[in-house]
Amino acid sequence: MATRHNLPLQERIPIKNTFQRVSSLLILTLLFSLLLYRLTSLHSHGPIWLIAFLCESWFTFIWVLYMNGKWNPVKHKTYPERLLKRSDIDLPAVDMFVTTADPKLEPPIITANTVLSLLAVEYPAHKLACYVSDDGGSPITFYSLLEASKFAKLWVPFCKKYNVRLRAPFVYFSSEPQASQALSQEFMDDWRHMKNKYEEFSRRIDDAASHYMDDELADFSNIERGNHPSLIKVIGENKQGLEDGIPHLVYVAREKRPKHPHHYKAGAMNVLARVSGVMTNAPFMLNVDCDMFANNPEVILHGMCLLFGFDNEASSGFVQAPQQFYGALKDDPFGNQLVVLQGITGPGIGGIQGPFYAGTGCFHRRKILYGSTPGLAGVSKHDELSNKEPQRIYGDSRELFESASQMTSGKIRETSCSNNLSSSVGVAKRVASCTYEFNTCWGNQIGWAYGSMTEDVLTGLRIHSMGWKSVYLILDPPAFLGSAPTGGPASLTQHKRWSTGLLEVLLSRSSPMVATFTKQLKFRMCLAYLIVLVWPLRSIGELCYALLPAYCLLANTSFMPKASEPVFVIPLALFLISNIHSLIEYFQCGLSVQACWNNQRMHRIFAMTSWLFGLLGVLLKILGLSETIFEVTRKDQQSDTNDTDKDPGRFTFDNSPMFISGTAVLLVNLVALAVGLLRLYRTVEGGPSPGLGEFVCSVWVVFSFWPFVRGLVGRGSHGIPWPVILKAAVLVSLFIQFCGLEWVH
Ligand SMILES: O=c1ccn([C@@H]2O[C@H](COP(=O)(O)OP(=O)(O)O[C@H]3O[C@H](CO)[C@@H](O)[C@H](O)[C@H]3O)[C@@H](O)[C@H]2O)c(=O)[nH]1
Ligand SMILES: [Mn+2]
Repeated sequence: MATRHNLPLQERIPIKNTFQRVSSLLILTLLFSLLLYRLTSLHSHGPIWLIAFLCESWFTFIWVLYMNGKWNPVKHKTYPERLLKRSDIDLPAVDMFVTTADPKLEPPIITANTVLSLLAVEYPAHKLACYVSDDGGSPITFYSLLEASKFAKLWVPFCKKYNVRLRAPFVYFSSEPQASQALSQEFMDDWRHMKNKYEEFSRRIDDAASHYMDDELADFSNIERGNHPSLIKVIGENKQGLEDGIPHLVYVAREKRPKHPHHYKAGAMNVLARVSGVMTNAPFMLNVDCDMFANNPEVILHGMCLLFGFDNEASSGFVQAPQQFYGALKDDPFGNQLVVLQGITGPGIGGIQGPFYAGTGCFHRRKILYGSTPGLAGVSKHDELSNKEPQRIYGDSRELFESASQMTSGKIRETSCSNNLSSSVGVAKRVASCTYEFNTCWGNQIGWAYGSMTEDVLTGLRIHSMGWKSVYLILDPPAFLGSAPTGGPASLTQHKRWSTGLLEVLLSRSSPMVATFTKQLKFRMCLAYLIVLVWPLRSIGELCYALLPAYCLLANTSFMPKASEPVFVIPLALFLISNIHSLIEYFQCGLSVQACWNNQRMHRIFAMTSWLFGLLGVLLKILGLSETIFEVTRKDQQSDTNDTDKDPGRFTFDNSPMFISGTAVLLVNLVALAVGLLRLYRTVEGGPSPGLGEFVCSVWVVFSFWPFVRGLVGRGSHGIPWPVILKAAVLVSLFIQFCGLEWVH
């Protein structure tokens, strides 16, 4: 029995979902009835019914994937106060990684705030080190971190003295202090002082361009973004190993050469793993994107509860916090806040083998990234790795493979960071060079995996395939908060990159379909992965189904049963019940009807634009015609967008070809509806002419593309550019030709 000092650090709580299960079974039954009806009446209808049947079979398959994913939701409650009382657990060291890539799209002040929030977390400072990877090799980013390191000397003690809850200063100072605190004169004086200091600090970063030529920045002069040696700078060092000091802060810009592939974020993460490996070598790593600040100061303690809270460490290979967003637009107009996906499907997958790795807000065990498989003593390694020379695995830095061997053999468990970072800068530069990985296992069997734009999903999948589980860390207040892209182009580009990456995973050697038979990936987990991995393929089904009603209205035929037939009730019930079902999920997550609708329509829009282009991108890559690239998402500080844009939730457009397909789908349905309505006045009896079903479906598509309807009449960035409309119109006229438009029989 647990003694008072040995109380469990976490509690697994199954979430009741009987209602969910019943209604999803009901929907499944309706889907099967529809399929049965199609099959039995296929002979009396043309190819249109066959297409409808194929689409609906596909939708049924997707539904089964979701049902599997949501069937056994669980959550974990964590008890950090118990962790602090445990005498048998010495808090381990944690290396914290931040990645940034482009000072224009990712303003350095945002990265600096994320870093400050991490330096100020509630955790012994001598056990923490923060490494920032700058793929932009930008002097302004570096300068901002220098300034952040100075500012941290004021900010960290202030946060700890007053137990500040929001430790990213830009959020903290965006509101006035709480009334209870405002009563204290001392606090108010400190607060004002701090606020002034923060304002000075951010002004200095704004003016940074003029500081280019400072001594400290000399190394950056003449730097070309994609062509420079590795730059590693120890910005802040906790030399005395003070528990209440400021954690180490290290700037890393890996070597970049135009001819060497750098593997985008995965490459950056591997460099961080190696650089930290030769500097502090903490057994745990926390990684966040540059915009994802620590919003809950106890986040590392909570994470540790899950890393140490199970009898067997195989139960928590990694600990992932959901991606949540600050200053998120009301009702999620761009459908990218992922609330329901993470709030309902996330805990569901948590009940199978654990959440996917989402690339940010995740605690990793270093040894797993070095290839350790779950074993009792944690000594076993990947079969393919166990008989390789360490140089062939980790590369030829003796310092690195010694530190890695110690890690994988479980011999040491570092509990505090080394105090002499500066002496290892030389070695660190070497392991950050672009040739270091040649003939090693980096990116393949060890480290962050190469070969996908969603390196996170691929890397997590490999970890699950090794037999590790993962745990979802859901905290209130949320563990981390980041910025969700706003505007049409940025949102669609992000989804295009994701769907490209997900298809790359599906088609890779590590595909879950293979791993479930050859490795330790559970079959139900394979199905769970498919929920996201088939996104790009879903574009085909969605596109066909959105064109079916238009085709029928134009070609004067039907793909739905007539409203007068009794079977009409099947699609009708499906339509109603599935919408109510998802509405209830949105309510359960505390969202509104409007948010539900916004997400539904964005789902249609993503499918027929981003996912479609993701699919095309991968096809072109397979054909060897082009490479997939990582397009970084623009991050804005909310206050900026509010000033310039009165209606930030309104969809914006640019000349991206992705808008052509979306516009074409909309135009086709608009034309089809017009034709269908006109024809109503000239109806000829008999024949399979379109009916209520086709009209409703077509109207539904138009509503789903409402942002595009507004785009047709909007101006500036709110309007769809003419070239896009013209190209879409060409596609539409081809489609109308194909339908063999019939006015009257
Ligand atoms: O060459 C690159 C490209 C990107 N990044 C960093 O990768 C992170 C994610 O990029 P972002 O543009 O914000 O993409 P998102 O779509 O918002 O990111 C999600 O999806 C990515 C995979 O596509 C994951 O890597 C991220 O962790 C996850 O938050 C950022 O910190 C970038 O600085 C690099 O370090 N090097
Ligand atoms: Mn991001």
